[in-house]
Amino acid sequence: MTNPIIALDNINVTFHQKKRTISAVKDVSIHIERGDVFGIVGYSGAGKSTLVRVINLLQEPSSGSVVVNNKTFFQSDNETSKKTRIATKDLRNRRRKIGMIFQHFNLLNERTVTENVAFALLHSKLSPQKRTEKVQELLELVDLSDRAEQYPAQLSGGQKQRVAIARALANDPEILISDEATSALDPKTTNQILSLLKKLNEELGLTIVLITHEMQAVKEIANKVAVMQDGEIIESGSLLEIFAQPTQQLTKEFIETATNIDKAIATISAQPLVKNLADNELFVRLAYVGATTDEPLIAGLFRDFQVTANILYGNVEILQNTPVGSLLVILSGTDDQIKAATSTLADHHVEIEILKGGK
Ligand SMILES: Nc1ncnc2c1ncn2[C@@H]1O[C@H](COP(=O)(O)OP(=O)(O)OP(=O)(O)O)[C@@H](O)[C@H]1O
Repeated sequence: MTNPIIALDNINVTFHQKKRTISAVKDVSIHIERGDVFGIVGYSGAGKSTLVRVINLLQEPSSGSVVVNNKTFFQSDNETSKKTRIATKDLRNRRRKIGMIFQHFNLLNERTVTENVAFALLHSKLSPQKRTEKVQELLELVDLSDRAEQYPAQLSGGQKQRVAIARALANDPEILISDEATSALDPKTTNQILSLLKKLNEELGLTIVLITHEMQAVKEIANKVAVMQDGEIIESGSLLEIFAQPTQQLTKEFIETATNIDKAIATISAQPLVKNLADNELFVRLAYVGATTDEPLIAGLFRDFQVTANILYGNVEILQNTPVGSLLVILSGTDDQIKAATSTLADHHVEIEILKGGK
């Protein structure tokens, strides 16, 4: 039996405006295990922020159940039925164990880095001396000790986000919610912040909920992924499952932007070899995960079936210590030979997508 640290079940969030009803979140259930880095991916307006704000009841759902760390924060069967809510004081204390970071950092501009982090300890029971030590420790953790007395305006975007992370960690949270925290940063700084989040996940056992519209960010650090569209989770699973076998068109789009395979297909399709594909040739994409890559499958195509494989492009990434590859290949041979070869590839869990050729 698993015991999720965050269990959202059948969550609905409906906003009633004058003449309009907006269903921002529709019957969403997600269970996040302790120590997960759980990526929630979707375009703007999909409902990601609304959904994660439900975790600490910054947004109360219209119905559903919210359980965090085995404590029921909210429960209601439907919009009109009785609502059970956690007591306000209890919620206030428990919210301190759920840190949040945002795209625009939300720092206090008139306060120094130290003061910004200390601000989160306003309600803490620590002595002044311990507070000072705690802030120093946090700044060390995010590698900003040398900036302690500077003001936000003197910092780069990445440094500002580090201050925000230190502040979010001030009350030793078990959960960190990152709402588009890297969206305003350049790719290099994004990677540095993602590495820091991964380190916090590994070293402190911090559970991270990572909301983003960039699959690249999810790919770097998440172990689980949910894809959100129009208020619904349309697909979810482990990072590997989602990357290896996406079933939804939107998921495929997100993955393609993260692997650049769409650009490679476009470039290579324009090359004479593919443009002038012979009758006995097929232009295919082979996709595989894990162990398959250790086997000389491509070499075996000629040895066993006399099918030649001309590899035009290859991309192999290591996701969660497992190779995940995509090859763009021209296969040449008779219909029967190619059929036998592709059926063997499929037996070895290589996914084959015909991009051009064949009947
Ligand atoms: N307080 C509110 N009142 C009315 N509508 C709202 C409110 N908050 C969000 N919405 C609507 O709910 C939908 C989901 O918004 P949400 O901000 O959760 O999406 P998102 O996926 O996080 O996108 P973004 O990254 O742009 O914030 C949108 O249509 C939005 O306009």
